[in-house]
Amino acid sequence: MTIRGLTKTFGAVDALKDVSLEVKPGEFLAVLGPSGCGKTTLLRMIAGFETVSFGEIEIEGEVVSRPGYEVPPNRRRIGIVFQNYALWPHMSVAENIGYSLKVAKIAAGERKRRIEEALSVVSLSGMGDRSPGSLSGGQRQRVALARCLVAEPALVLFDEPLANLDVHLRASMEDEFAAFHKRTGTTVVYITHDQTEAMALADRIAVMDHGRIMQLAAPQTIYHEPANEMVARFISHGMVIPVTMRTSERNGTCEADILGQPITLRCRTGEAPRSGAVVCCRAEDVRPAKDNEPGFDGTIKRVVYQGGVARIDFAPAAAPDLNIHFVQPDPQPFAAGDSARLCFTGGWLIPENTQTGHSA
Ligand SMILES: Nc1ncnc2c1ncn2[C@@H]1O[C@H](COP(=O)(O)OP(=O)(O)OP(=O)(O)O)[C@@H](O)[C@H]1O
Repeated sequence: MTIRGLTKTFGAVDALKDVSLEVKPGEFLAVLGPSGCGKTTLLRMIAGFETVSFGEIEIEGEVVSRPGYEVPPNRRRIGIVFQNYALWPHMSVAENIGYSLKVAKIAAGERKRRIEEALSVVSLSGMGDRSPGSLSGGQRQRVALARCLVAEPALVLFDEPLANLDVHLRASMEDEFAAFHKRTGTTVVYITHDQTEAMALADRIAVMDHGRIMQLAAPQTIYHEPANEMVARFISHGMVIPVTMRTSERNGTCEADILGQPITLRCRTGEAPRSGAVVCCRAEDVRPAKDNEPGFDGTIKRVVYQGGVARIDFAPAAAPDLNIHFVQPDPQPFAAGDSARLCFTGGWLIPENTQTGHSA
């Protein structure tokens, strides 16, 4: 699927602004972003429930949406898996799965064959005669996947399918979805506001904010090399800290000062000293400084025990408004109010003025 320059305007609101992306055949793409960023609008436009204001959507080489031209949803070869699976309780599992084929007037023999095949793909062979009510939550989700697969979609859209599930069922369904994707090789666009889900499942993640794609890259790249401050902060509560750059980039790193501490930072090719530079540091880039090691002083603000480790919030003396956080394994040496000396061990220099950061 290819999306080019997609914009959606509702009155004065631009729900989507100039969104372009390509999903490769068989790829699992997660679209991740905070509430109101435009995820649902994007999904509804791909599915054909919403007209486009500008731009176009192409599925398997065919333009399905452009201003003034919309292929109807039922002719887009798209399967959608919602949060609420909405299986029909009065129909058997097989009837639920085969419903769309019946509507499409596919002959009974062919229908049966495709239902069997779909049941087998989701590991429910032999359960076609059961009623949905007799299945576990996980099995019902698999029926919903089979129902979507049986129509042989070019693309499956997942719309926050795990929202509101408890943490254990969520983890097991993540495994189900990963296995489903591996077995079928289906192209997937998975909408979520949950970054752990996106990280666990996706080949690539599109991070959205205010209707735009902020970064489209592999989960590791999104985490280690955020394209801008929004992605840095949104993913795993990255710390964004001002730095003074001392050297230009060489072999992917540059020298800088952070809170008075000299440090080697990872950075993009061609970076040169500039004013207003900021770095993204992760909790694992911070630790207590050893004696005589360069670092910075400050005060422990909070110790939140998490079982085996604690998350520690720290205010540097030189910049008390900056919240530095790190993780300390047991036994806990710190309590709120203690003075401490910390150091950074690394970080990623956030590229200058990058609105978006597309990479393969
Ligand atoms: N039918 C509509 N009419 C007017 N504004 C809309 C309409 N649909 C969406 N919007 C606006 O477009 C923006 C994007 O909404 P959208 O529902 O796509 O966000 P989202 O990322 O899916 O949010 P959430 O995670 O909360 O569902 C929001 O500002 C929303 O208020």
